Amino acid sequence: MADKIKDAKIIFVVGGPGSGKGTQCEKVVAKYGYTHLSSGDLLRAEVGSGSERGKQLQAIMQKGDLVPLDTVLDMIKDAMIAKADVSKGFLIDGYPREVKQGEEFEKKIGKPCLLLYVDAKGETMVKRLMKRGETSGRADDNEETIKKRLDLYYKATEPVIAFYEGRGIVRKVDSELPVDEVFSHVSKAIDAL
Ligand SMILES: Nc1ncnc2c1ncn2[C@H]1C[C@H](O)[C@@H](COP(=O)(O)OP(=O)(O)OP(=O)(O)O)O1
Ligand SMILES: Nc1ncnc2c1ncn2[C@H]1C[C@H](O)[C@@H](COP(=O)(O)O)O1
Ligand SMILES: [Mg+2]
Repeated sequence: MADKIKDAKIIFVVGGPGSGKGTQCEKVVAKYGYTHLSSGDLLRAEVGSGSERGKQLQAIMQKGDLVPLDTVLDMIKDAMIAKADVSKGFLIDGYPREVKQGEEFEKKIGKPCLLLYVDAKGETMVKRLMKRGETSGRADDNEETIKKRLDLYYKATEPVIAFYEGRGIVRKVDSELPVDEVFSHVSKAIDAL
């Protein structure tokens, strides 16, 4: 089954919490027809199912911690296999969160051709998430958990960007700009593939 996805076009979308990853991915889907897989969305769907595993995940996510690597990687892999026959390419949003996740993904699935780095200032991300929290219903869009997520991003996820910079596949977009301007830079990065 994994053979079906080994030659797929894979883009990792990485950035801090609230930087605008999901917002840009939606626009890529509309323009390029890629398949958007957000690890956070996959995990929230499992929580929403009410399963025993979902309950354990909810407790972890509510604290702003990372869920175990195998859990999230298996979910992404299954979702990719399900779309393999129809997908023009995959946007893997919110993964890898740490270097080890990238290494395991490459062993079990394949190599990314691009890492899209959606960059915004810490204070901007906090403001956006507090605003989003007014309507999102996300249990982790609150001041305490946002701080934890941000700290973890700087500690665990920023090294991922350095790791892929070494391979020359990182394209950084300035997500302080208005959404459509950010997207014009995202489009350039994708058009260059
Ligand atoms: N360039 C932008 N300018 C202003 N607001 C933006 C911009 N991009 C996104 N937003 C808004 C939309 C949302 O309400 C909020 C967070 O964006 P979103 O795309 O959900 O971030 P994200 O997917 O990186 O966060 P998370 O990691 O928490 O899932 O900020
Ligand atoms: N790749 C991931 N590894 C571990 N945990 C993850 C991953 N993606 C999402 N999660 C958990 C932990 C996050 O705080 C929440 C929300 O993710 P988000 O990308 O902000 O929707 O889910
Ligand atoms: Mg998101």
